[in-house]
Amino acid sequence: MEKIIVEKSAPLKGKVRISGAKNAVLPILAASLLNDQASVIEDVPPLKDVGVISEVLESLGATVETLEEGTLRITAKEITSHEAPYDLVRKMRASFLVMGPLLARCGQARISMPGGCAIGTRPIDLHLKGFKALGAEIHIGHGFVEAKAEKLEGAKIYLDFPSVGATENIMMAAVLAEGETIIENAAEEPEITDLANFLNKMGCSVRGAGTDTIKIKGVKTLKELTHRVIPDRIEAGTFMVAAAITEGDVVIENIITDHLRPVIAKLKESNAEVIENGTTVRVIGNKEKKPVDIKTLPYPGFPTDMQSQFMALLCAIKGTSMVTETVFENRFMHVNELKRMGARIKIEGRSAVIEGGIPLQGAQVKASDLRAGAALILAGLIADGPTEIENIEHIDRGYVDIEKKFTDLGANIHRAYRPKP
Ligand SMILES: CC(=O)N[C@H]1[C@@H](OP(=O)(O)OP(=O)(O)OC[C@H]2O[C@@H](n3ccc(=O)[nH]c3=O)[C@H](O)[C@@H]2O)O[C@H](CO)[C@@H](O)[C@@H]1O
Ligand SMILES: C=C(OP(=O)(O)O)C(=O)O
Repeated sequence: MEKIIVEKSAPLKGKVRISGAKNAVLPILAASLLNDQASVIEDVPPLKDVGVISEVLESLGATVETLEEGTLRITAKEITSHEAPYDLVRKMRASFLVMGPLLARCGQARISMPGGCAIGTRPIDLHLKGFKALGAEIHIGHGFVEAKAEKLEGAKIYLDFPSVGATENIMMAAVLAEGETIIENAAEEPEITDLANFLNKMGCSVRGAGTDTIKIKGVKTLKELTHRVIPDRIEAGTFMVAAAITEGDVVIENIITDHLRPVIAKLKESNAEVIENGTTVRVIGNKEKKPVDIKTLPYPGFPTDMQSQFMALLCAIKGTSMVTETVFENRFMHVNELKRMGARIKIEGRSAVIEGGIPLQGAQVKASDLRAGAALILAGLIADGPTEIENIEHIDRGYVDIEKKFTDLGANIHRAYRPKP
């Protein structure tokens, strides 16, 4: 079994290039199932999750070819199966995103129920509410969700919560439906806009992505396209926090600064210097840091996927900070691991109160999800003695070449095998 070992490091210095966004490429790959022509996707990050969704696409009849490093061509000339099995869906919840495209293209889909994970129960009721409104019949049984529709028709769908996955799945189901679909209280995340741009290049008609009302007009034919995935704002944010926590000076390249507004604002509030320059941002950490309060919210609020990394930073800041998680009901699994490293954190309902400034100590810890894993790496960079992180398969789901990117900035980090007991 592999683990990542991090040791106290000098202030990080240098440049790091951000990869294509995991949360943008996964729905885009799912959407390529809609198209009987080729979809060429550039800046695809070589992540475990991309491998899983590629397997799902192939199991449904699509061909997935690597044209050059980072460029995939997906051709779904024919869909030969409409079932996504448990083995693939349990590896990655985002596999459920093939339901919308399958329903649109074949009028039926049978997908294993995704189930919960370390950050929450993660129901799919809003996805199903949308499919039903478009005319699908839904049956749940034997661990599968089955959807069938003779014909999908446009509808007005109000989402009780601006769910990212539900917005994406419903958008993809609606693009070939008859008439107009309006999604109200839609998620506004940049990954939704990227998916809409991809769909529009394919010949779909999606308007309003990036706002809370998305309008989709059904079309009949689609075409070949090429699309470049947006940069990963969460990977970027992770390296920005790395610069701040180590009091370093790091230039983060290939980003869209507008996608990072809440992260930039909170870093500045903590007294880090943040200099924006086109598609790069430079973060200079400061010795005198200030505590900050954070509340996660749907975009454009502070992203839940940056919550644990920020908590690692707050552990290093003298004074009391508070983190409130409102998006997922159970996203504090990293707290106990940070406490094993000496952090003083108290959970009170949906909030964590951090008494920062107490020196951290390296320890054996476990990554419960990918961002929790990233937070433990960040904490390890300033802790005394080695931090050994287990369950790093979570980290590999969402970070490209993480040790190499950190090592290039001067961090003391490496991957090792843990001998079986
Ligand atoms: C692959 C991907 O893009 N993952 C991201 C996506 O996950 P995902 O799309 O799963 O997140 P959602 O926005 O759907 O979930 C947000 C909240 O809505 C709830 N909910 C969701 C759907 C539903 O049908 N019913 C329901 O109650 C969830 O349990 C959760 O509490 O957005 C999250 C929120 O920004 C991010 O943390 C994830 O990194
Ligand atoms: C929670 C995340 O991803 P997923 O929805 O794929 O579990 C994440 O990227 O932090």
